[in-house]
Amino acid sequence: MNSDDFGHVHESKHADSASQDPASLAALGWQPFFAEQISVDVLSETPPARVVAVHRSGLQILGVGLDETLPPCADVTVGDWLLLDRTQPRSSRILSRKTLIKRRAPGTDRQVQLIAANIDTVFIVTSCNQDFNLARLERYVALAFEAGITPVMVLTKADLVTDRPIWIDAARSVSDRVPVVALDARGDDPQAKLSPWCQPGQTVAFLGSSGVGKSTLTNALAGNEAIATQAIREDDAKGRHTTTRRELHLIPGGCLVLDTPGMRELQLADAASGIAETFEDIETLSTHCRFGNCQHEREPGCAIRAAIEQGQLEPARLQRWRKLLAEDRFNSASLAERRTKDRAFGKMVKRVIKEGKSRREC
Ligand SMILES: Nc1nc2c(ncn2[C@@H]2O[C@H](COP(=O)(O)OP(=O)(O)OP(=O)(O)O)[C@@H](O)[C@H]2O)c(=O)[nH]1
Ligand SMILES: [Zn+2]
Repeated sequence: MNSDDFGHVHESKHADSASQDPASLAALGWQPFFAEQISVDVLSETPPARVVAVHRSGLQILGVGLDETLPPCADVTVGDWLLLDRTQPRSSRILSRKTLIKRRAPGTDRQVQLIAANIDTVFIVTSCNQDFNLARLERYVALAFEAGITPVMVLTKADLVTDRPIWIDAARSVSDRVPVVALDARGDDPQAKLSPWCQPGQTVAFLGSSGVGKSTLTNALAGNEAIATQAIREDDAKGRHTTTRRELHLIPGGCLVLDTPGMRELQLADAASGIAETFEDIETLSTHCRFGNCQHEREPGCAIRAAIEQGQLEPARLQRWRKLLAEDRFNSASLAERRTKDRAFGKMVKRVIKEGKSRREC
């Protein structure tokens, strides 16, 4: 069991906030990216609503004058925008996502699960202590790039160290495209230092291990009104009580903070371009290798080995790049296998139906 199963659950603020400001889709994160997908007619017939919580029992949606619960649907995740079909809610259209985080479910069938949609910024949180781990930071940055989300590295507990610049430099070595912020999560630092990414209507999420200060940061953004108060308990399929917290907290006058446990156990799959973006230095070097299929082992004219010899590239970073690529390939390959199997199964089902041997209703 991890702390998500029975831990405190963040009380939802969204209902209150929406009733304070029912007119503002923008406050819920509506952006031109979504508006461009629909015409004005469609907008009045099927009003947009954001999925602000996903529970086993249903999806909670908020819009202008809308605060409803829809039946659960596997294709919809927290953060999604729906065009609500009032007569047939199940037929509500899901707007194209600006960003999407997905993962492969633990277990043997390893299906893809949607974790969260339409996050603008992910704060990759670690602390200036033994939690700090370059491989993990690189993986999270790759994941953010792959999902289309702006990553920002946040180093908490900076008040407890005297060598702050060293920690910052280490984090910067992950990617020069990712801002690094070092702070004390408990005081006024978060509001001041994270404000560029936490403007009203922006959706943010915190990613990081237990104890690094994610809740402290969330509460600081909310003006230290403790968001964590009330537990929501539901029965899972086996009748056990579990808590679910896949929610967007609307911070009054501020951004939306996503809180979901699924962000914890993220593995990379189908993330080749995110890895390439994160390891842009290595990718660029590799284009200068003499052989197009250089493995960067002992081939002559290898630009990566040359960079290592000249002290321009850390051998450990090359190792981590290889490891992440291997993880991604492993997971992506099994995904591809699964898709092939699914297609074969789909064809078989169609054939059976066509032959009139089986009739099923969806
Ligand atoms: N000195 C100091 N303490 C901090 C800082 N950030 C967090 N803490 C403390 O570290 C502990 C853990 O912080 P949390 O915010 O609960 O960590 P979390 O990441 O939400 O942990 P989980 O809920 O287990 O995922 C608390 O006692 C915080 O007060 C910081 O920047 N400086
Ligand atoms: Zn090479």
